[in-house]
Amino acid sequence: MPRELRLEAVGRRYGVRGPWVFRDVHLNPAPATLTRIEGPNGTGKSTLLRLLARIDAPTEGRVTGAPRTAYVPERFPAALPFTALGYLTHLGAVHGLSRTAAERAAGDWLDRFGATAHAHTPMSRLSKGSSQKVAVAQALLAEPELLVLDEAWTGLDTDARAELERAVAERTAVGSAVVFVDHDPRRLAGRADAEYTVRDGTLHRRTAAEPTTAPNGPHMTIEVHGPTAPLPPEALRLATATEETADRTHRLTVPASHSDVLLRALLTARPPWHVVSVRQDGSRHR
Ligand SMILES: Nc1ncnc2c1ncn2[C@@H]1O[C@H](COP(=O)(O)OP(=O)(O)OP(=O)(O)O)[C@@H](O)[C@H]1O
Repeated sequence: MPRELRLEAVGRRYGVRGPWVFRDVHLNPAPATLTRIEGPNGTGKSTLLRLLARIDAPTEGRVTGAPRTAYVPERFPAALPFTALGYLTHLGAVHGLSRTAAERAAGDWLDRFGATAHAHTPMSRLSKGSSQKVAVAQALLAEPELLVLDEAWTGLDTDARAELERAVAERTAVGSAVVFVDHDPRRLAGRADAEYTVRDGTLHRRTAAEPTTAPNGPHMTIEVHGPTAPLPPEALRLATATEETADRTHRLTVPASHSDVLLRALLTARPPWHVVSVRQDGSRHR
């Protein structure tokens, strides 16, 4: 069986006569890519991630491929009869590490997430934030080929959030596929290779013409003058509208939450773009 995971014409509903959460979903998270899934509350993002992690099965359609998969669920079961280190060491051993190697890897991940002080705390007594660090560490410890993150940043402190972003970049750099859901549109903004929205009972690939953020939020209009090169692809992906107003001068519209990332993409492009003006347009509604 190929290792790459593929969802083909997948549908899921709960109960024989329950409403379909979604149908006709096709998704193939390619190796070395980052995929973002977004969508309004209750549209089926967590359901889709559970299918990707293969801890749930579709009602119709096919799921093929068997990558080594790790999953951070939206709610991590905290009341496990282990200490944090004991739990991670146990999981490391389950993933085939020797006990010594598992304990070392577990300690390293706790250290990276700033949770070493809680290594010997029973899981049931960990704070929500520390428990989330263990949830994330258990997934990364597995060195998965497919990493599935359901709101994994929620509850983490600033340093741990940044560390998780780094860990995601490391996974894709070594060839893993990473799929994530996060309520914050700034999370890994501009870094996803593919973005999808679950809505109207199916999965839509997001195009550059659709915003990733709340469509009614404030937008910025950024005017830029460029070298001869076309707009950087990252800028095209983030902008909800672009217009060439003069030779090599473009007016870009972007959700305010993404403007920093867009500006960075333009200023760090090679050769860099000249930012002529930045203007907030709070009245823009799509
Ligand atoms: N185990 C279950 N049994 C019955 N219905 C379920 C179950 N899990 C999810 N649902 C229903 O399926 C739909 C999609 O839920 P899901 O949690 O996948 O959405 P979501 O987009 O992740 O939501 P949120 O953004 O609020 O986390 C909802 O109507 C939910 O009530």
